[in-house]
Amino acid sequence: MGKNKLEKFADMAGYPHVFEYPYSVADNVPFGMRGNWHERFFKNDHPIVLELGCGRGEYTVGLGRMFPGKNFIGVDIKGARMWTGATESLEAGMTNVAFLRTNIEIIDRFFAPGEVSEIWLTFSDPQMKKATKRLTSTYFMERYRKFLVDNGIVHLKTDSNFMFTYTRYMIEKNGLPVRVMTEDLYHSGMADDILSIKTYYEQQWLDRGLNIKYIKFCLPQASELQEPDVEIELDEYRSYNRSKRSGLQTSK
Ligand SMILES: C[S@@+](CC[C@H](N)C(=O)[O-])C[C@H]1O[C@@H](n2cnc3c(N)ncnc32)[C@H](O)[C@@H]1O
Repeated sequence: MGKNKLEKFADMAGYPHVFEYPYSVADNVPFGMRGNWHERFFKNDHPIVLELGCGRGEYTVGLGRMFPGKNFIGVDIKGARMWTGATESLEAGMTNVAFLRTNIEIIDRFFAPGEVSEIWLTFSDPQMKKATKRLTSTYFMERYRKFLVDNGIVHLKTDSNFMFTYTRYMIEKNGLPVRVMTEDLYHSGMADDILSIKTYYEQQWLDRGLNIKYIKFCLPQASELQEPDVEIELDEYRSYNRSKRSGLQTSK
């Protein structure tokens, strides 16, 4: 039988590559790894890549396996989900993978300017009601710029037409350079080993017959970012009034 939530929390508390700093803790305890991830934790100078809203961490662990010359950190507030990737990477002896349990709203407290090279956003909640909660809004882009290298890469993989369309408007409004874009990844011929890693949520959306969309763009430091003022058709398969919960059965 699988472990229950409390057992998973107990495991996580003892894992050397898991850092747990939700709001309540982060306010009171200084985070010593900020600006020191390379030297103190990874013990190399390889690029650092974040997966924000990593859930079980399929991208963090999958990319970690594919790219031993890069470091990966999965970030999410839900510890019981993160446990899956944290346990897998620990048991596999991976030294280029870590997990940070915190609220993404305060993500800039954990990384120093220029410390991160790339960000993956995997099946982020579209937050159709409130742009300031949406992980591709200018509100979050401003936060990411505080620690991302100039022209750092942002990847968005999503089922959500709303999230994809919104992100395109945000990119267009701010003239951000787009490197790759597809509205139907698995019928585009672009689904290489990296883009074919499938997350827990992704698999469920695929089972429901949805197309997976993908955008890769750069985030320059210089210009002032402006929030797009557009109306976007809502995803009909999600409940607008309960947009925190998608139509999917949620896992803990
Ligand atoms: C829809 S799930 C996707 C999980 C995983 N990437 C996947 O594709 O299976 C979104 C995840 O983002 C996390 N999340 C959303 N907003 C967050 C925030 N502001 N801070 C921390 N985690 C957040 C949730 O806890 C959840 O695990």
